Amino acid sequence: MPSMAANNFSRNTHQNQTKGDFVSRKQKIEQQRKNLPIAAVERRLVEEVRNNDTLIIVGETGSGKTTQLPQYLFKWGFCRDGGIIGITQPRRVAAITVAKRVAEECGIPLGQKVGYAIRFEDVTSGQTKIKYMTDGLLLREALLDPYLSKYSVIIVDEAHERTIHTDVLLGLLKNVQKARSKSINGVVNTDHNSSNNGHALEERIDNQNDGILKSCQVKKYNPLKLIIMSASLDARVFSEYFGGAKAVHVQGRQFPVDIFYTHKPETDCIDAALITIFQIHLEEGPGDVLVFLTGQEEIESVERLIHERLRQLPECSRKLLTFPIFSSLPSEKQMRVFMPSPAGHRKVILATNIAETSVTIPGIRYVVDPGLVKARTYDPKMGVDSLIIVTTSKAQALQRSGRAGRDGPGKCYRLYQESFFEKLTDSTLPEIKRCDLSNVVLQLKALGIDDVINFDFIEKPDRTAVVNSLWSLYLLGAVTEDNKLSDVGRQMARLPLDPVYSKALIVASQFGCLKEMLICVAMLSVESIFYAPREKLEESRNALKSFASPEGDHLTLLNVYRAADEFFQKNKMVHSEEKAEKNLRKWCKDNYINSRSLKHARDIHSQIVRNVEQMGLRVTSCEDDTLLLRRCLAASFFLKAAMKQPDGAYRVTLSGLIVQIHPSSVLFRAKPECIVFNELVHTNHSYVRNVSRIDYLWLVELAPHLYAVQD
Ligand SMILES: Nc1ncnc2c1ncn2[C@@H]1O[C@H](COP(=O)(O)OP(=O)(O)OP(=O)(O)O)[C@@H](O)[C@H]1O
Repeated sequence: MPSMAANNFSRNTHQNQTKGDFVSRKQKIEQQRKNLPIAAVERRLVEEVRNNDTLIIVGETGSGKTTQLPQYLFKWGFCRDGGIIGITQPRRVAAITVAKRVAEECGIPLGQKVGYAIRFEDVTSGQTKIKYMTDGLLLREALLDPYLSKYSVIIVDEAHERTIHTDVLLGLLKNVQKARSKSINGVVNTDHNSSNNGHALEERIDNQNDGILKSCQVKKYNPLKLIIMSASLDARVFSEYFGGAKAVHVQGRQFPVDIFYTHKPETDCIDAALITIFQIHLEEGPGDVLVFLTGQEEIESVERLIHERLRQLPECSRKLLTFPIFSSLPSEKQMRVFMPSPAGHRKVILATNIAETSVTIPGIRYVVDPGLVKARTYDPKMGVDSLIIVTTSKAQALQRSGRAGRDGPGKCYRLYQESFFEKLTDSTLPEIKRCDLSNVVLQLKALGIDDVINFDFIEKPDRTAVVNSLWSLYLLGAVTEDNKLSDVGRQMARLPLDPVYSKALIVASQFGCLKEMLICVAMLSVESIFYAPREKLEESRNALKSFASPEGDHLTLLNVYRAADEFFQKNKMVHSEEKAEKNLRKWCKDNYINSRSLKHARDIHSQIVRNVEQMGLRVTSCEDDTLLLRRCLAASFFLKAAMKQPDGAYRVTLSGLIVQIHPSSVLFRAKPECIVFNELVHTNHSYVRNVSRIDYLWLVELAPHLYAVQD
């Protein structure tokens, strides 16, 4: 049996490091950087960027695109005019971890030259020149600054993922490029591939307020350099979209990854994954294992089964540690996967597709890929979000195997046959084809793009989906009858929230319960506040009871937030802020509350309080008037109401769909006559989540354009 030698992890933090450690780590990083395949073509890439306003870069996973290219561009003067290099990522975890790594490579604290920004969290400063961010965040920035004037270069990374934000962003960036070219040349430059050395436009600004003609003030718009990047990208589609933009391929990868397929189809993926994990553990050399699973439930059962099987092994073979990572897992637990495991132990990371692109988890040598993923699909006619398990695309399979081979040669075990791989689709169906579009439509309208149906999307969304989004925006009062953005719609677009939640805040300010609605909306905007591990289901349910409100989940969430806040404020009176935060995390743990989600909700809360104050809305409280708050919920969420049927199921008023209240709701057993809800998901049944009890007559009174008294 091979010895379980210590794997070669290196800590990301500088804590407890001596000066010697620091120097040797810096040298090691320098060496790693030099060895990356992209390092050999640094000059050429920089030249290509200089010569082409739009460039498509395709390079193998781990070749160094995400971490190195921004540093090269900085080094070769692309920030010289004061511009910033922005790099978008589809996932928050990637934006954060890559920014940390690049700051470390530069030997500077995060937030200075290198930073990141994601919704509700901004770790950048006036000095930041290399900014990693989510694609959604850049879209919001465009609302405030349509020229994206502070960026000299924008890199859209992992474009193959085709998130809804990436797709909209590409269309928008195309317009920004045109507008910036126009500002320089005085004409629209439609040739996106043309080089433009950009004699910056000198623009005279008349300061009309104080009547002084400041003729010496100049404003410069340089051309926007746009780079579309991915490991697995159909370069042709992107090139055509950008008027024949040049595509370059970065050859080679740092370390090889051998791919293995099964000889016959696997019927039980979990069992096949388990067998493979133990084969690796018992027969292969050192290195950690990354296993892709479909969700929390599957991860938890695989984790349990691993531990059961480990108990049957001799003591010396039990040095296998499991680490789950999925999006609703508390962040301190998520970050544990990036830490080195104790010497002599092998780590098995059980992950959803959160770990599929851009992230480097040091030490991973083996990837186990059953070839499945839980994907969100949206039925625009019914307004139903479904989570279904589907096979991955070839692009996803390549990304998954690319998580190995990043700090040594790797192996990827695909739990299906090679012939099956050949039949997989090249890339995943773009999200724009399978998502609710209300938010995007509202944002495009706020950006002045009125004719959303004819917007220059890289791939057009379904017409029905656009029409339905326009219809719900109309019902919410965000667009007028002739499809123009209304004043309310303009206010809604200023808030970084789903349109219904933005509307809820505006309605609540009129009802006099904005203070409470801000909390509800902040809590509804995060994933799973309650943490219910399978092995402690009973305890977690009991903990929930102490917060539960008979009126529904919204008031329950309000109770949790208030209890946490009271606990925190009391602690802060006697302890430092840091200690109070620590105690709050412990309180969360004791109460089966996901502390990361709660923290996230508290951050969102602070930000949206600032937003509504800037908008001039009155933040008043209804105190304990829960009736008023529930009436406000009805007035806000009337698009999602349902009536109880004789058999105890519910009929959604607008679509006629039959649904059940989700077992996680406090109203699961109470089954009131009429409800409003926020989420409709389809797993094995159609379920509604985040539910509150209302009176049907309130709908008639508060949303008369949709509801009438029933016979
Ligand atoms: N957090 C990290 N810790 C240790 N090494 C890292 C880290 N991030 C990156 N690296 C190293 O830098 C290499 C290049 O990573 P980078 O993310 O730039 O590659 P990439 O070409 O963008 O690949 P992908 O598209 O798969 O993200 C990795 O293979 C790894 O060796």
